[in-house]
Amino acid sequence: MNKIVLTDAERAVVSALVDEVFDRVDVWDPVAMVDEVPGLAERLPLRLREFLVNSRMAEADVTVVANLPVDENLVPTPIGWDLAAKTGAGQREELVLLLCGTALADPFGWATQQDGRVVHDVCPAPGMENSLTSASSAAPLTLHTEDVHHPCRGDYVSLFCLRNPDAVGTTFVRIAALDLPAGTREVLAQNRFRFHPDDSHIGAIVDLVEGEVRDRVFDPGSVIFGPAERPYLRFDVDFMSAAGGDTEAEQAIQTTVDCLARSVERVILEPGDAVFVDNYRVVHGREPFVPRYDGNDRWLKRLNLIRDVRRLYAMSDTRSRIIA
Ligand SMILES: O=C(O)CCC(=O)C(=O)O
Ligand SMILES: [Fe+2]
Repeated sequence: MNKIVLTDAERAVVSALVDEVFDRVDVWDPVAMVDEVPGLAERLPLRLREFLVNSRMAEADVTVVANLPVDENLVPTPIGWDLAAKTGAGQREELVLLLCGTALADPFGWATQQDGRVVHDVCPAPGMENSLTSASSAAPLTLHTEDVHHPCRGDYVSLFCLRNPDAVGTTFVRIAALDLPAGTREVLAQNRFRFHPDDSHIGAIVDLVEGEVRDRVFDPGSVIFGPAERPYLRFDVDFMSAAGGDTEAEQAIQTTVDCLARSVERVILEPGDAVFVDNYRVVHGREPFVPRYDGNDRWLKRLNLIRDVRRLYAMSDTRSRIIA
């Protein structure tokens, strides 16, 4: 894990930059701000910018920036992302994440997720406790590639922690740590898999049977791809399937699940910590926890980042950062 801890003086520089923006912006709209943010990010502390750029060039698996500013008067944790959106909760923190994120890659969002917002809220929501979405709590969030179904999925998923009172761990497995049998690796590198949209894109909530996921649209591909000496990974057992009747591919999925379970690492995000997970090199998830719904729940801001936003423009023939 590649980690930097900002000094208090460095944190104050970030905080002053955020104050300056909020002093002049009437209505906070991250999508409207996104083109301006990289220019502003040039004014982040040099040590932080160097750290993030070096992390990008090294394709670091997991990058953590600690001691970022979180508002002393932070509002209570909203009960679900839709309330956060409606009330504008945690806007300063959205800018903090955008500033750091743009030093690594380009922000984008999904029309199908959280109303097309570019910065998401990750907090538990009533009725979603056992769902396969980030609003879950009682059920663990299975290790996954973010938005596994899509060819333009993020190069990074980033999470900025505002609250985590029960020290709930974000789990991850680095492909470099995965000890896969050679035969399995060979199957995983072949185009024998189907990747389906997850429930956050579909609007489904709980208890999907496997057959239903299989019936969804899919993007075909391999699990392992890219440079043999430094491969990439695409995996989410809940939202992938083997092509019909391909029992060898099905077995490879199961073997991978078993291997993943043996290689899990975790990071406990504290308020002020932002983590940037390389979505090509690492799968991530979350440990279960008991939700409180009293304003003190765990609360993260989430931002998807792609290394070149023109990939989206070229795919959609639209100059939009929000994938329809
Ligand atoms: O809550 C976490 O730590 C991770 C959640 C997650 O996987 C996500 O929001 O994409
Ligand atoms: Fe995720």
